[in-house]
Amino acid sequence: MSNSVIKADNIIKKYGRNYALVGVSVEIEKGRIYGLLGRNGAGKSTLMNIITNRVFATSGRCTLDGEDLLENDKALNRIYAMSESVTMPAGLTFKQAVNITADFYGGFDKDYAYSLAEKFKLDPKKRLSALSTGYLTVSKLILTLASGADFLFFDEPVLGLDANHRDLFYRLLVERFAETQCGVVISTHLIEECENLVEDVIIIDKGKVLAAGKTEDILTDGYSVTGAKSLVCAYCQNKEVLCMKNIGTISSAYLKGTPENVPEGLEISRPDLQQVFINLTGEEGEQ
Ligand SMILES: Nc1ncnc2c1ncn2[C@@H]1O[C@H](COP(=O)(O)OP(=O)(O)OP(=O)(O)O)[C@@H](O)[C@H]1O
Repeated sequence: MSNSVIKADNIIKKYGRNYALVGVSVEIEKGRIYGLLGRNGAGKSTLMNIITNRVFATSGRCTLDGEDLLENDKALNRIYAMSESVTMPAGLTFKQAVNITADFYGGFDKDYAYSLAEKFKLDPKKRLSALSTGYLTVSKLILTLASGADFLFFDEPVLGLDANHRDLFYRLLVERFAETQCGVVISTHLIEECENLVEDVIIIDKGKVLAAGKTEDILTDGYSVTGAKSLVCAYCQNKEVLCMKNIGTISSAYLKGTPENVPEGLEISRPDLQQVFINLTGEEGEQ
């Protein structure tokens, strides 16, 4: 039997005259970890919010296993989205937040949630309003990991977390993924941190999908060539150049495909995910 899949088909979202998404189509399969990468304002949150019905698309359709997700509580219950913005009333304690989430998500694992709270040293009796930014994020991460949903969406999951907690989160996520084979989407700017984690990448920019596919395919589908400007320009003739940068007399071009007949004097390198992102979007992801 094939894995469950969320499909977003030709999603357009307009705010007034501005387009937040311009015909976005993506597939998210259960049992895979996706990195949703894009610069500020690229449309990442809008896409996740449309899939989960927090925002409605201007046009286009989202489905889960072929069923329309629009106002479909049963299907939506199979997705848990941790959002950057606070979604629980701040007056609640973490314990109350656990109980409320468990009421909505039948597969919620309270024991697991409390075991995670212990690992992060989060006191379940504390009110959410009394938590630091980092611990508020921790509380949301725990609710997401313990939700038991088939698909877990994380929007900037490590916001405000210190290095130890970030590391702990990534380890717990991998463990949970291995146990449950859920589908995971991580929307983040911290590309280097999640590079080894994400099997699939969706890069969006200005509301459009620039690249989507297996991380290794995306990494091997392009290369950088660096050297004297005249040599680089000559080499790039009749090739698909995705990005070109000049520093004085030296040029660096990012090309699609694999290198061939490279003349002497040019250096070839394979960019990592962060560099691919920069090359495609023309901007450095935040560190
Ligand atoms: N409620 C809204 N009203 C008007 N414009 C909006 C609204 N929400 C989002 N936008 C616009 O839609 C575009 C996409 O925003 P979105 O929040 O999806 O980007 P993002 O990739 O998640 O960005 P970030 O990484 O900064 O959170 C941006 O231009 C944003 O200003």
